[in-house]
Amino acid sequence: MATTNLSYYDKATIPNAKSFRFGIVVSEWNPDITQNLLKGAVEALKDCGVTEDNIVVWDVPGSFELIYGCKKMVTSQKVDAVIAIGNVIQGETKHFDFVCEGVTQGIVDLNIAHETPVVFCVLTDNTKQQSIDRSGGKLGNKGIECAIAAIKMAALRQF
Ligand SMILES: Nc1c(NC[C@H](O)[C@H](O)[C@H](O)CO)[nH]c(=O)[nH]c1=O
Ligand SMILES: CC(=O)[C@@H](O)COP(=O)(O)O
Repeated sequence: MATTNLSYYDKATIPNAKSFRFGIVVSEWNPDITQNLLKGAVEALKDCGVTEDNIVVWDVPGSFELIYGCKKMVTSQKVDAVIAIGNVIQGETKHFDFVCEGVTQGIVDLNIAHETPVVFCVLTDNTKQQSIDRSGGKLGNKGIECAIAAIKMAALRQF
């Protein structure tokens, strides 16, 4: 079943985020997509009370480099959660599979190894249109969904 709208959230169900600090690591591959995901994430964080100076944004070359970029964000910045933003689109070869598997497992490993949650905001799509639909198109913006997830995980981290 196709993704339902990724952008809806009920602020009444979201923890107060004004004291939280967030890191966002963004892949430069498919920048039209990843910049829309970033825009959605930042706008949602601010809508939930996060101040601009509490949002740290770093760029990395591709989704595979999100692993190292998020590790450095977690270990060198005082953040309550990290959002990893990328967009991998199937090409002619199996490279898509290895990039997707690599970044997925890498972010799993970071969540196990460290005390700062890393939220998986990586679109892994068969076509460009699928990516467009999920980064501010007809299915919403996964950046919004992941910003809300990051706030909830930052709150959970306090226990
Ligand atoms: N094809 C895509 C890539 N490929 C590049 C890798 O992520 C990585 O930067 C390279 O293998 C060097 O380590 N990356 C994406 O984010 N999206 C793609 O569609
Ligand atoms: C996911 C990728 O790295 C992919 O876009 C590269 O394209 P190709 O598989 O045609 O080399």
